[in-house]
Amino acid sequence: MTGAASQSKRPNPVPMTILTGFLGAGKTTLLNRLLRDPALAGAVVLINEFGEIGLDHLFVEKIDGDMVMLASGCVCCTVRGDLVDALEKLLRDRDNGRIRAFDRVIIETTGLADPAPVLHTLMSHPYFLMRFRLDGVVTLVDAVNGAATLRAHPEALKQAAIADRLVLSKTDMLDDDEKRRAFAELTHRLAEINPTARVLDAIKPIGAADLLNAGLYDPETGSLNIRAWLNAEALEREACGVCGEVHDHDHAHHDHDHAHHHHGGHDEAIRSFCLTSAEPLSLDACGLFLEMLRSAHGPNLLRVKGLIALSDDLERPLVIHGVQHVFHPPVRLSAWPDADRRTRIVFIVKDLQATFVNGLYRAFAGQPAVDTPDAAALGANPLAPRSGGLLG
Ligand SMILES: Nc1nc2c(ncn2[C@@H]2O[C@H](COP(=O)(O)OP(=O)(O)OP(=O)(O)O)[C@@H](O)[C@H]2O)c(=O)[nH]1
Repeated sequence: MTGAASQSKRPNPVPMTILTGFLGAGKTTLLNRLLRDPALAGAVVLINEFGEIGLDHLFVEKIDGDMVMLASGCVCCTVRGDLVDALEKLLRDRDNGRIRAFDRVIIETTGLADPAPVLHTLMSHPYFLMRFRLDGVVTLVDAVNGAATLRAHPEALKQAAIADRLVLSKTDMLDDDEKRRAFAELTHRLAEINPTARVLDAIKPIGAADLLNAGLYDPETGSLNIRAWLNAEALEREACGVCGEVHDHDHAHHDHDHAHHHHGGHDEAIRSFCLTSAEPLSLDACGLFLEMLRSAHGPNLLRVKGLIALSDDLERPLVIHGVQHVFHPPVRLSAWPDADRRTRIVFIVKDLQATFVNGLYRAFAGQPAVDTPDAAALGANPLAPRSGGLLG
């Protein structure tokens, strides 16, 4: 068979949703609700334990020890050990006809897990990149305990920071002033950490359609849904005119030393901002910019999503998507998604200043700010990463 013929037989990448949230946040409760939704009849759900999710009333058929078919048609599968092994087995079973073709995968992570390694697996595994496409991250947050959990547990902060959808559970339990205060603190904090995520209330009717298709690809139109995916507008509305950093209204009076002191003893280090620039980058400069960010500040880049204008062909921007040091292979678009031709990159970061990232971009765009190195100086640094990295 020729390469082209074998390529044409390759199934379309299957969308994949990550369902995360801290211990007891309500992941299983939400999943149990979703599994009845006919929109998920063709889905496979990867969970930790069958017992946890109380499948008895939905169960119809055991496929093998780790896999059951539910009344809705959805397949439920427990992950023992390694996620990579479980996904490889899933693809083998599908390709060999042991299970029917599925049109979506949902992975429920354990409550204590940092979800970033799951995303890394999907973004960097060469075979999974062909067979799956990351649709989105849905994070459950407990309305009553969420504020305290975010304060005490860095994993919970990360789960909220990388979400495309934030689902607030237990909003029916806000029955006294103390709980309502905690909830107000939580919603304020979530808006600081991740203003681009869509926030939903779990006690309202939530269906698969509200949570799925949060990614780049729009299955309705078959096109890339960049604006909704990026949701840069949520940040641009709030961006500070002086430093480009995002502040909520309480902090509009900040000084410009970028020491943003929040009240209430929060972990202030997580913040989000949108880098916006009318200046394109050359391919080399773009490779260096991303590689420098990734290699020097990878652990601090909780999530980076963006569209970069490239000077070699101004009509064809580059889509980037990274979680910490791992970036999905960048995708060159055939055209801009709208009339806005500016580079727009949404950053959710820990301990990293917007001024630093903006300055780095300006240096590579040939517009170094006063007292900052230009691209030649940055590139001449023998410790700097070589160009080409992320862009091959
Ligand atoms: N009142 C109320 N209770 C809820 C809601 N969502 C979940 N719960 C309850 O909270 C508890 C924990 O919910 P789970 O769905 O098991 O949470 P989980 O995130 O899967 O928990 P782990 O698997 O332990 O991490 C259960 O007793 C649920 O019934 C909600 O919206 N309102």
